[in-house]
Amino acid sequence: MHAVSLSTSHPHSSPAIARSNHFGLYSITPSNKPLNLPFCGLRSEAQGIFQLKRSETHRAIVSSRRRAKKLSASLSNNGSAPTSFDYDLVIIGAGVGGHGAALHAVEKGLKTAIIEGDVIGGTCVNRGCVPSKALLAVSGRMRELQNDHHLKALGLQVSAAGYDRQGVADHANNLASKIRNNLTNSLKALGVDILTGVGTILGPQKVKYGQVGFSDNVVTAKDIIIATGSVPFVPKGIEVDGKTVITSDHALKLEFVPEWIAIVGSGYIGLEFSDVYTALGSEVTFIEALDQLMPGFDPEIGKLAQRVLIHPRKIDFHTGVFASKITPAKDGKPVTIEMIDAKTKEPKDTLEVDAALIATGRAPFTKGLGLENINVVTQRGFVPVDERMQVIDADGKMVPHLYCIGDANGKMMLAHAASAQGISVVEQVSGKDHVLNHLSIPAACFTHPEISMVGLTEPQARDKAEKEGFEISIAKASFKANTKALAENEGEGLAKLIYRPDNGEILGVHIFGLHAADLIHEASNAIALGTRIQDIKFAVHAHPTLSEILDELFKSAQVNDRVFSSTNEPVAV
Ligand SMILES: Cc1cc2nc3c(=O)[nH]c(=O)nc-3n(C[C@H](O)[C@H](O)[C@H](O)COP(=O)(O)OP(=O)(O)OC[C@H]3O[C@@H](n4cnc5c(N)ncnc54)[C@H](O)[C@@H]3O)c2cc1C
Ligand SMILES: NC(=O)c1ccc[n+]([C@@H]2O[C@H](COP(=O)([O-])OP(=O)(O)OC[C@H]3O[C@@H](n4cnc5c(N)ncnc54)[C@H](O)[C@@H]3O)[C@@H](O)[C@H]2O)c1
Repeated sequence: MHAVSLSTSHPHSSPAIARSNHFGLYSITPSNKPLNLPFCGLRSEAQGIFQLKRSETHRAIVSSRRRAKKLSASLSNNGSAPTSFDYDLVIIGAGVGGHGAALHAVEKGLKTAIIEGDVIGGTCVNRGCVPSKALLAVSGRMRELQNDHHLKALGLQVSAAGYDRQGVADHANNLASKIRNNLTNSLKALGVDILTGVGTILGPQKVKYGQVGFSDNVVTAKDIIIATGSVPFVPKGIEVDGKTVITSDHALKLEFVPEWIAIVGSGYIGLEFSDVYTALGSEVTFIEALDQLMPGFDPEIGKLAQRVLIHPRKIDFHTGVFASKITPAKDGKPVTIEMIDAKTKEPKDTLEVDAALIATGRAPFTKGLGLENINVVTQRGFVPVDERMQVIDADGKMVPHLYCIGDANGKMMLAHAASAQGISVVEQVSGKDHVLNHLSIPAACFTHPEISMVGLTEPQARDKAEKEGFEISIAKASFKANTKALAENEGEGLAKLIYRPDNGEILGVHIFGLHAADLIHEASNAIALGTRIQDIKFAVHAHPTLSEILDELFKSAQVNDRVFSSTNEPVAV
């Protein structure tokens, strides 16, 4: 027997309900899976296609909403799981992770609500990817207009380039507003309920939301996704005043362009802001705890990037040191930075600068989520999850119907990773098992030129090869040999492929050069789909394009001359 469930307040809400048809009727098709919604008063056990007039549907909505209200109000025992639900899916946090999950949930016919305690779009849209890329778009153009050598080579003459700080800041702010509106409108248009306030888990499948200490509304959901993201991490001893000692949250507003700024941390944020500040005329000093700059990147690519992005610019650096104490500028005194040796903890230098940007990583935002109500203990603030993003409790057991995606689980702090994890969870709660291959998720640093990567770095690949007993090979292609790059007078760049010569598996690809962030997707898609070098090397690329760099890379790889089966395992002939 098939159960049919109905919830018509959301036209896309249940897999059992087809879209509203031309005749103003809702057609209801049987589902194999009972949905257990509280709106299921009209649940029918019969099989076949059902049709219901709109007036009847309206009555059903009103009475089911009343029932839902009663149900929520009557929830007193937080520890026990409810047996019927207000929603199929409730997502806590409307950043890019939550948004991506909500959109996919609607596509899958799930009745979905998203709880947001601040503004829609989260870090990426309001304080991250979006405004930072607007600033980087300006820095890229400034850099080009200031590069006489480059312009002369193209036969161009431009009089001195300048900028209006407020105009640049407005560009970043306006872009964030535009994208935030787009995101909000897309949720509304698809019928996702936006519930305003801080979400707290009360018990299994139960969440309260509202202004803390004021209104508490309770909703129940068959499945819950935590997508509460992260905030800047500020190490002990550093005093952030938001004016002269700042995090990326403040820097993105571009309230001033300091003459000399120290950037603590040379990861993604540090590098991207060094690109912005130096293009706008600042001098930059990096303070990096590890022994080299850009420690997270493939070392060879990092070295080349350093030669282009650091050495020729007004940037100096201190590596192997911690910024142990930073005091904001006050009473005419500059910002003071005390540094200690990262290993010995002995005092090193003291710097006096106009401003300091703290770019030392991000901390998960999981406080107040009520994880203690479901026996979950965070690890350094991160919510522990398995490979399917299912939350793991303090006893190492999976918490049923609870998932955590995005920065809050710490697996990969990238916008598209958060969204991909959300989509993966929705696939699972819709009945299809799905495990996201994180090694196929690309990353990019949007400096000029850009750095991009997917999969393993060379040291990681060598380590894996040694443990698992296989060989690795490296292939490289230079931007200097690419017609399009040379036409743009942008020959500085390298693409690097790390692969298994025995079976053609792609282990990692790293690119430094013009539009590297766009170029990486051929490699990341190949890894995601399991495409091997012996196949992708026959793919055809338009000429003259930068994509021919990857063509060159795959063609220059030497995969052992053996016959491969359809599963790409070598077969005897
Ligand atoms: C300066 C900067 C630049 C970046 N650039 C890039 C880039 O170019 N590319 C890239 O891929 N990544 C970039 N990132 C990283 C990217 O922004 C994050 O990985 C991404 O935003 C994580 O998404 P999320 O949905 O997990 O969390 P978030 O975007 O942080 O969203 C979480 C949301 O949850 C809400 N929330 C938290 N707790 C609660 C609660 N209890 N109840 C209700 N709501 C709650 C928050 O208000 C927030 O809106 C950048 C980050 C920064 C800081
Ligand atoms: N283009 C992008 O995709 C992009 C851009 C910006 C941010 N992000 C994401 O945001 C997250 C945060 O970025 P981030 O640059 O802050 O972190 P990060 O982890 O990339 O780099 C932090 C750096 O700070 C150093 N550090 C830490 N503590 C220090 C101390 N006390 N003194 C000196 N150095 C110290 C670390 O060694 C590291 O090199 C990243 O995980 C990244 O994924 C992505």
